[in-house]
Amino acid sequence: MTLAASSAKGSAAPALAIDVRGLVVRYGAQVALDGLSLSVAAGSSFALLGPNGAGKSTLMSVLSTLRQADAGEVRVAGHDVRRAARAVRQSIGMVFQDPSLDDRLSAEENLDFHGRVYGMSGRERAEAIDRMLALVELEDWREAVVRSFSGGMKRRLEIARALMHAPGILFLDEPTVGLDAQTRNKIWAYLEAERQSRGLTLFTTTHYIEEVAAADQICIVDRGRIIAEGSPEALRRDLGQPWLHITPASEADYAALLAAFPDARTPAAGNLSLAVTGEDFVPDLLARFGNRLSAMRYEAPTLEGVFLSLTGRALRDRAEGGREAQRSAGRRAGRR
Ligand SMILES: Nc1ncnc2c1ncn2[C@@H]1O[C@H](COP(=O)(O)OP(=O)(O)OP(=O)(O)O)[C@@H](O)[C@H]1O
Repeated sequence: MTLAASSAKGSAAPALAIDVRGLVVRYGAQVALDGLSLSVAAGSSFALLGPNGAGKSTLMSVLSTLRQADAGEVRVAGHDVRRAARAVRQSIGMVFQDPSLDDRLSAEENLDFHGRVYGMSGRERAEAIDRMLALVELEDWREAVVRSFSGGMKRRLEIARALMHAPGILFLDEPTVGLDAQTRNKIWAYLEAERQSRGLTLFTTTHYIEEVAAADQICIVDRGRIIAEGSPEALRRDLGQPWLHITPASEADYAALLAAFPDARTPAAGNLSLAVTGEDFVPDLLARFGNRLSAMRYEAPTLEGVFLSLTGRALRDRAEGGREAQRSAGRRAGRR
């Protein structure tokens, strides 16, 4: 497998599934990716975040050979995306935002067709179909026409299809948007099983915080540049803001605290939220105002808070926004 390419040089660092250096992509005068560099360790789970228009889809399309870079070096599974596009395509699987199954065909026929496109022999296809339908728990639906599937079943089948040719890297563009929590959990369990059993690398865009938090590595992009990257713990620790939510004991205490902390937020009547600015903040507050508080709650830094402070937008804006609403409307219409 070509993932060995970087370790073959004798480096002690883990092999890289994806290595991007100085990537520039323009649409006319519009710069979509502005010298972006990132790397993804083989076998890891990587989450790409960013507000609308940040450049996520553009990056995905370069990594999957669908679009050419204007400048920069991009290696996927050890292959240069420009010089070895075919080898890259063989090494990756894609789960797109919008459904791309043929819903007139059965589950099995959809998988078989994909296997043929990837040049798999009849025997390889038969084995892979069995394994994949078992992975996503659709064995009993093997011969059912996809049109009869729920949204969650279709998504599971799309994942099975993307994994048919045993790619080393799976790109997932908002794979669980619009699905209920139980189906989202199932899908992540299948993906994790593949990662654990054969070192599949997961490269995901998502707006669900619990999916972001489960990644090994997070990269936040905005306006075509990386604005933060690291493990969930590191981002929370280095960029997160802890808060102290307090309820002053009386109106006079409220006024005194607001005077002492003029930057305090006032989330609800009678309550104040204070940004914790250092290790001494809470002890100092208690020493000065401890007897003037009736309640106090400490809120540890969150990834949502990190994303909001870096981009000025909430991570969930998009997941609960237009595109999802459109999809649910479409699903509702489809059920009638
Ligand atoms: N075909 C295109 N022609 C012109 N500009 C484009 C085109 N596709 C994307 N852009 C611009 O490039 C920038 C990056 O867009 P891209 O779709 O990659 O962002 P994104 O992070 O995937 O956004 P979203 O979350 O909305 O899908 C945006 O400013 C966008 O307007």
